[in-house]
Amino acid sequence: MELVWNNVKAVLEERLPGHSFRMWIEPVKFENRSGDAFRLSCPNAFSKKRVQDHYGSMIQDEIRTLLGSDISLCFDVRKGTNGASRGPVVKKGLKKVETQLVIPNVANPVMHSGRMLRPDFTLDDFVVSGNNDFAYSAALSLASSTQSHNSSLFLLSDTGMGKSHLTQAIGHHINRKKPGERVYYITAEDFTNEMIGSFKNDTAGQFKDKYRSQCDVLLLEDVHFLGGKERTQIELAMTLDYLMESGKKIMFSSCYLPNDIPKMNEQLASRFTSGLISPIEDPNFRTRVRILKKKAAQKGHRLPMDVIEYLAGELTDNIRQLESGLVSVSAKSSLMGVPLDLDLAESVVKNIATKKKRVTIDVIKKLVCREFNITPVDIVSKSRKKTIVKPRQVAIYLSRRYTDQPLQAIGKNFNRYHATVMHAVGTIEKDIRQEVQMRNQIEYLSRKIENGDF
Ligand SMILES: Nc1ncnc2c1ncn2[C@@H]1O[C@H](COP(=O)(O)OP(=O)(O)OP(=O)(O)O)[C@@H](O)[C@H]1O
Repeated sequence: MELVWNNVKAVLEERLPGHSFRMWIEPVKFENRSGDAFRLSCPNAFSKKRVQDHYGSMIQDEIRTLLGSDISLCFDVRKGTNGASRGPVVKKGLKKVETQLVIPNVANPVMHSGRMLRPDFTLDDFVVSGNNDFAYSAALSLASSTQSHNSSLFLLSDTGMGKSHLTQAIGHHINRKKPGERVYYITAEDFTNEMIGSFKNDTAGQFKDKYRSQCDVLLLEDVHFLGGKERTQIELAMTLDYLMESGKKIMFSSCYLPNDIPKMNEQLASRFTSGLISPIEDPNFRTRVRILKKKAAQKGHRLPMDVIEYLAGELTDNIRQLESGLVSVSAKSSLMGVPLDLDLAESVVKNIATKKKRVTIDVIKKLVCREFNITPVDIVSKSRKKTIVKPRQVAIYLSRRYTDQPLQAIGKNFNRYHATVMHAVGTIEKDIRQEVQMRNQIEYLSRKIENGDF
C-alpha cells in the first residue's frame, strides 16, 4: 500500500504547484490500510487539518482510481514529530524564529542552518549535460573558489529543472570539502518569515547577526518570492552587502530573472545580478534518457529501454514530470501485477500529459466565466458586485491550485495585487470548509480541470 501512496504523491506532485506539494503533501506518510480505511499521517495537527481540508478529496480520488475501489481516508498526527515540519513552520514561523526546519520524510538528512539538505540531491546524482553544464561548472567553481569578491551565482530555470538539486548538491559538496564553512540553506520565504518573526519578538539583532556574521555560504532559493515584500528586500540587500563585502559565497535560484520579478527593487535586483547568472535549459531527449536511467537505477526500478525512450520522448515539460512518469509506471506495474511495458507506459503518460499540459490561468478564467455566466471582461474588472467577485475569487483559487504561477503572476492576470490573490485564496478555502455549495462547485470545476474538460 505504501506504493499506492507513493504513486498518489507522484501524481499530486505533477498537479500541484511545487511549493504546495513540498509544503503539504511531501511530509505526509502512509501508515496502514485496514478494511476500507486508508490511513495517512501528518507531522502535526495544523498540517493534518490543511491537508484534509484542502487536498483530501484529491487524494481520495487518486487512491480510488489506483485501487479501483472505494476507501475511507483517515488522517492522523504522527507521534514523536513534535511539530517540527515545514508546513506549519511557515504559518507559525513567527514564533519559531531560530528553530531548525526539518523535511520529515527524508532519510538521514544532514543538519544545517535553515533547511535540511536532501541526501539524494548530490553532485553524483546530478546528470550533467549540454543544458546545464555551464550552471554545473559555475556552481562548482563558486564552491571551490578562494576569491574574495564576485562570489555569487544566480541559477535561473523553469520549475522542475534542477535548481534545488544543484543548489543543495553544492551545499553537500562544501560541507564535505570544507567542513568548517557555515552553510545556510534557506528559501526566500524562510528568510521573510524569520525576519518578520524576529521583529515581532524583538530579536532582530540576533537575526541580522546570524545572516551577516555567522554565515559563510548562503544558498537562497526562490528569490522571486520576495516580489512586493519591500521590508524584506531592504533587509536582504543589506545582508548581501555584508556577505559580499566579506567575500562570502552566495547562490540564488529563481524561475525569473531579477529584473523580471514584479515589484523587486532595483538595489536588490542589482545585487542578485552582481555575479554570474546561469540558466538551466530544457534537457534534450538524450539527456532525458540519461536522467531516467540514473533515477531508475537509484530507485531499483528495472525499466526496458523502449519504455525509457518512450517516457523520455513524451514527458518533456520538466524533469519532475519525467520522474513522476518513472515512479508511476513502476508502481502501477507492481500494484496491478502487469508487465512494465509500452502499453502500461502509454496509459501513464496519457494520464500525466492530459492532467498537466493544458491548464493555464487563461483556461481557468474561461472555464469559470462560462460556468458562472460572466464575461472575460467582468472577471478582470474592478466590479465589486458579488456575482462577479465570487467567480473571480474562484478563478484565482483554481489558478493557484492548478498552475505553477506565483502570486504576482496570478494577480497580474486578474488585474490585482498579489495580496488580493492571497485574500481570494483564503476566502475560498474558508468557503469550502463552511459552505457545502461552494465545496461542490469547487469539486465540480476541479474535476473538469483534472479531466481536461474545458
Ligand atoms: N540534471 C539532473 N540530474 C538528475 N536529476 C535532476 C536533474 N535536474 C533535475 N533533476 C531532478 O528533477 C527534480 C526536480 O528538480 P528540482 O527540485 O531541483 O527543480 P527546481 O528547478 O528547483 O524546481 P522548482 O523551481 O519547482 O523548485 C528533482 O527530483 C531532481 O533530482
